[in-house]
Amino acid sequence: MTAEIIDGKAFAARVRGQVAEQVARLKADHGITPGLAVVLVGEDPASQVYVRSKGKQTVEVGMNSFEHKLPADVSRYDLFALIDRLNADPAVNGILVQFPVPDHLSEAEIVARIDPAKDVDGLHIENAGLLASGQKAMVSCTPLGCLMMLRDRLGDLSGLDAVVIGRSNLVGKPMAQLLLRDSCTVTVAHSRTRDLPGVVRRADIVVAAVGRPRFVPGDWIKPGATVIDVGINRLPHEEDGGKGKLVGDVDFDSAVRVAGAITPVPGGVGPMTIACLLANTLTATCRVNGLDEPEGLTA
Ligand SMILES: NC(=O)C1=CN([C@@H]2O[C@H](COP(=O)(O)OP(=O)(O)OC[C@H]3O[C@@H](n4cnc5c(N)ncnc54)[C@H](OP(=O)(O)O)[C@@H]3O)[C@@H](O)[C@H]2O)C=CC1
Ligand SMILES: Nc1nc(=O)c2c([nH]1)NC[C@@H]1CN(c3ccc(C(=O)N[C@@H](CCC(=O)O)C(=O)O)cc3)C=[N+]21
Repeated sequence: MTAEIIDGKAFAARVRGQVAEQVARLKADHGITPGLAVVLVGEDPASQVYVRSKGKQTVEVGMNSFEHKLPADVSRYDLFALIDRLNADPAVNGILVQFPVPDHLSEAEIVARIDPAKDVDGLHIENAGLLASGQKAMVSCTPLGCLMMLRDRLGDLSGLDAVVIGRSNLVGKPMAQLLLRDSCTVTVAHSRTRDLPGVVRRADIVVAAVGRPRFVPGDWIKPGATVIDVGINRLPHEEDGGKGKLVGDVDFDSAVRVAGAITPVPGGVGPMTIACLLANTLTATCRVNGLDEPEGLTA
């Protein structure tokens, strides 16, 4: 058996199409253009690529994109002054500070400074708390994109065994919350989990967000399971003949032979993350203006 390969790129293009439609309607009916601000501290090349492609896609769906590049040694004071300005700016509906940030800055402090209504990463404790208590929140883009793909493939998720490998605030924890809300039986695994292979073998749904290249081999996967690979790992150049190939946290070649469906890397979760960032910016814009939320684009 060979798994269905879930085309995240095509799925993301459809989501962006829906966002673009609604943005056009907001403009025509209400004269509102959503705006997304992305803040990049330092010059990490991978982050620069990612921020550039976000900016481009933001403009393509008809939103305003505001990019702020700050030097790696920016003071906490100057970064907070920028966040305060973005919080107060009515043209800005979403704010994303790209992580990681240099060591002299605290991610927790940065997140706490962002207006929860503009927190399109869903990291603010207000949003994390709302999600955990089953209320309307801004939900982190990556888990939101994973949920959309899972619902699309499986329909009703209730009663399914789901394993999330990883417990970060950005991916693992909100993913587990969303799956729980959809009535999965959720296990959250991490670096101290005993018998990870045994835990993964029980799962109908596996979400891998570990940050280790090809960490999950095919023989951990239950036949027919749906595998969502969040990992974005760039292999060192010498391992792939010079290109610095991107691989996920799942060993795709062995897993594809066992799973029922699997997301590839690249072309899986990554494009959905950016599409959901745009969807979240639209949602934030509708909420702040007291308008109906876009259908099918929220959790
Ligand atoms: N496609 C996309 O859009 C996105 C992709 N990513 C990618 O997803 C991956 C995860 O990101 P993120 O959640 O931010 O990463 P973090 O480094 O914050 O979290 C990694 C998690 O994996 C767990 N882990 C590490 N080693 C093991 C192990 N040997 N066995 C079991 N669990 C382990 C850690 O456990 P512990 O808590 O015990 O240390 C931790 O909870 C990365 O590759 C990242 O690049 C991230 C965001 C978006
Ligand atoms: N505050 C914050 N929020 C984030 O959501 C966040 C972050 N910081 N820091 C970094 C990680 C990583 N991340 C990715 C998103 C899209 C792709 C993506 O589009 N990937 C393409 C390939 C890109 C390529 O070729 O390099 C793909 O998988 O097909 C990758 C990685 C969001 N993150």
